Amino acid sequence: MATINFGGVDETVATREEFPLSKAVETLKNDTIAIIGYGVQGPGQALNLRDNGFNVIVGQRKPSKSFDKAVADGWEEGVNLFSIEEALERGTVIQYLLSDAGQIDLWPTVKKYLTTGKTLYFSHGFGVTYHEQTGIVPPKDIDVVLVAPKGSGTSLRRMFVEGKGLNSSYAIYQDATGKAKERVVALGIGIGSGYLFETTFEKEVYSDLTGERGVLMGALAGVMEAQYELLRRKGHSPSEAFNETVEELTQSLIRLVAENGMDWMYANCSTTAQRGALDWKDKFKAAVEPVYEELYESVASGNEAKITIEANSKPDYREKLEEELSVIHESEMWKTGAVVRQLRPENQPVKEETEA
Ligand SMILES: NC(=O)c1ccc[n+]([C@@H]2O[C@H](COP(=O)([O-])OP(=O)(O)OC[C@H]3O[C@@H](n4cnc5c(N)ncnc54)[C@H](O)[C@@H]3O)[C@@H](O)[C@H]2O)c1
Ligand SMILES: CC(C)(O)[C@@H](O)C(=O)O
Ligand SMILES: [Mg+2]
Ligand SMILES: [Mg+2]
Repeated sequence: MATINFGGVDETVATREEFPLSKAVETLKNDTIAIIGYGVQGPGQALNLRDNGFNVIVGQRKPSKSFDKAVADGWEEGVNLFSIEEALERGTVIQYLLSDAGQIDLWPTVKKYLTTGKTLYFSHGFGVTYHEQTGIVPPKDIDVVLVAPKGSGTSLRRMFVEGKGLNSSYAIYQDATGKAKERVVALGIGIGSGYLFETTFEKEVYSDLTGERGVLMGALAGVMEAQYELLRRKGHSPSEAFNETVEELTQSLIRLVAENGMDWMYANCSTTAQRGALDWKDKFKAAVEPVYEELYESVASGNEAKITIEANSKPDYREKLEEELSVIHESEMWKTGAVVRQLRPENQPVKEETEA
């Protein structure tokens, strides 16, 4: 583990330098890692672990789209792709990667296979932290750990293939074997994480639910809609409103933030933009602070968990989510976005130049 100073605060983190992949593979050389669920995180983590040289099997119910995807990704039924029960039986590390609501349904089955010394692994603190609502209470004689990639499973895989790594947090809820720390870090390195920072199950779920409801997804979509609709009401064209709200952010400014921080992005804009953005930043911050307080309270009280579990346990939850996403997809703003993306030069068909 390395001690690194983050903006004045020392943190103990795991990096690939002091915990190389060879050490991770050695740590888990006698284990069979069973990936239960092949939705979004399942494929990313399973494929990265497999390509990194670990013994991996997948457990996925059949028939299902996820099962077909597993086959398409090269997993072979009866070789390294099994029913959930069989994968649970064979696995010594159980990576429980069903949807958070799905984990509640399947818990009575999973519990039967958690024999002494096995490792139960989550990618979210949800099930264990909100155990009063989920009923997920692991037996005492197993290790219970978490590695939560800070991004989509799709990005986890894409970045791995590109030779990059998405950062993850890790936590230990129970250390029955005395080896949980080494094992969880090995798993975190194995799935292709960049660096790993330490957390607890509760802190992970509180920050994760806040982040995705906040700036990463909910606030992002809300602020974009508000600005786009304002510009349209004031008579600006869809092209102008979309470019000024989304395209410029994703194609230019956020890339500069990713490269070298917020002040670097500011420094690469006009002094006019810098003056105005510095003034308005604090107004926006003040406007959303009470919303953030309300959000965190709703997370910490278990209210967000209750809403999520209720909604996602309904038999038609997928259809309902798809309906809500299609409202966004069909809105003028995002239909404009589709055309704008098509018009990016790299998406234009290459035309043969004809001689005059
Ligand atoms: N989606 C992400 O990129 C992401 C990022 C970080 C953490 N996580 C966490 O990782 C875990 C997995 O999330 P996900 O988004 O990959 O899940 P998901 O919603 O994609 O579902 C995963 C699988 O669960 C199966 N499933 C759902 N309900 C089931 C049931 N009742 N019985 C059997 N199988 C069932 C589905 O077939 C699917 O293959 C969750 O704890 C989530 O919070 C997800
Ligand atoms: C990818 C996210 C938003 O970070 C994850 O937390 C999720 O729930 O999908
Ligand atoms: Mg999340
Ligand atoms: Mg997250």
